[in-house]
Amino acid sequence: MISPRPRLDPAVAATRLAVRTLLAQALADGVVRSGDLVTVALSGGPDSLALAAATAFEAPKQDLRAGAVVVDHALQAGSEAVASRASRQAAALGLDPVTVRRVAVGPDGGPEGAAREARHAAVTDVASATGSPLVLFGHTLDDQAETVLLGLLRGSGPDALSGMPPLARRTAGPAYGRPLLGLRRHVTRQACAAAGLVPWDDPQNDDPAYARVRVRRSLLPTLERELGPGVPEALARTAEQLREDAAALDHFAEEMAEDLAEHSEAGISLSVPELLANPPALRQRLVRLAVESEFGVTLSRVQTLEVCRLVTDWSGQGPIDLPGVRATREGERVAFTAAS
Ligand SMILES: Nc1ncnc2c1ncn2[C@@H]1O[C@H](COP(=O)(O)OP(=O)(O)OP(=O)(O)O)[C@@H](O)[C@H]1O
Repeated sequence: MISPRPRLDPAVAATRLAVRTLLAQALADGVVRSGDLVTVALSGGPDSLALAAATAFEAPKQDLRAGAVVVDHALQAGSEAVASRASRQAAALGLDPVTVRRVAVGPDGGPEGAAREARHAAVTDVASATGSPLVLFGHTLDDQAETVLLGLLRGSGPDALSGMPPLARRTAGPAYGRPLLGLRRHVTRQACAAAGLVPWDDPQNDDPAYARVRVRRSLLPTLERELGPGVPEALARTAEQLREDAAALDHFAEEMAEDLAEHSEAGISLSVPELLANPPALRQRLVRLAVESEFGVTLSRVQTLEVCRLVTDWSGQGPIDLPGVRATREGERVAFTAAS
């Protein structure tokens, strides 16, 4: 007698489907090709551990290889043991190669920001060294909702409120994929439990010194209690809509910049009448784009608006000194030159 096939745990099925969908998308977009290595960024936490298990299962089905990178930030006692445990779990899942990279975290941007920067540099480095064109991260819908809510509360613009894209090519290094953005965090925990995987619980994820932890532990649950369920999903939908709109505006600005901008030995300049003829959202993007493409400097909103006043509120005012760049009104153009 043939015994019935055991039913696949719904959380395991959901994580596998999410990874399958993203890998198919990456193949269709030419981000990866048959035989390529996909690298999971593994912290050992429930999200990336569930991601590692699902990727180990799904990648070979799409003729891809799966490896992992574990970053040891060396910020907490015992971090080495945490990293080596995660790497053993990855190897046991069949991921190959598995690399542990220890990093030195710099002082910039607070411990959270500095750790993230060092982590991304290490992950990119390992992926490049192993020829992997795609790195997968375990961010979930809850992470997306927290990012959007924090952005709203800080008065951020559409770029920050767009949250994290599921698949992003980058100007240099591997593309970043986030297959689990449509799943709630409890699903990854359940997927680990069903697969017999014991995740590591990062004590920093419970430290109320971090604004993100307060949003996770207190603000979002309060909003759901007061307003009803579905708040994280609603925030994630907002991010998706903003991402579409912001991508369209970026696209138009890039196309227009080619006609509007004039390059000279001293730098780059933009036509005032053309800037005036465009709505503020495009005008500001054109200014930011010109400065970023020419000098590699990203202007804040305040700085961008200050430059835009040379266009909209011109009364003979002097040049504006920005970090590394000077903006000057010259007749019917705004010129950007390197700061002396
Ligand atoms: N030390 C690390 N090494 C490699 N990748 C990491 C590390 N820390 C985080 N990541 C990656 O970045 C993603 C988001 O990081 P975040 O700090 O939000 O996750 P976490 O809570 O530490 O762990 P997880 O998301 O795996 O449960 C992780 O899902 C993982 O893919």
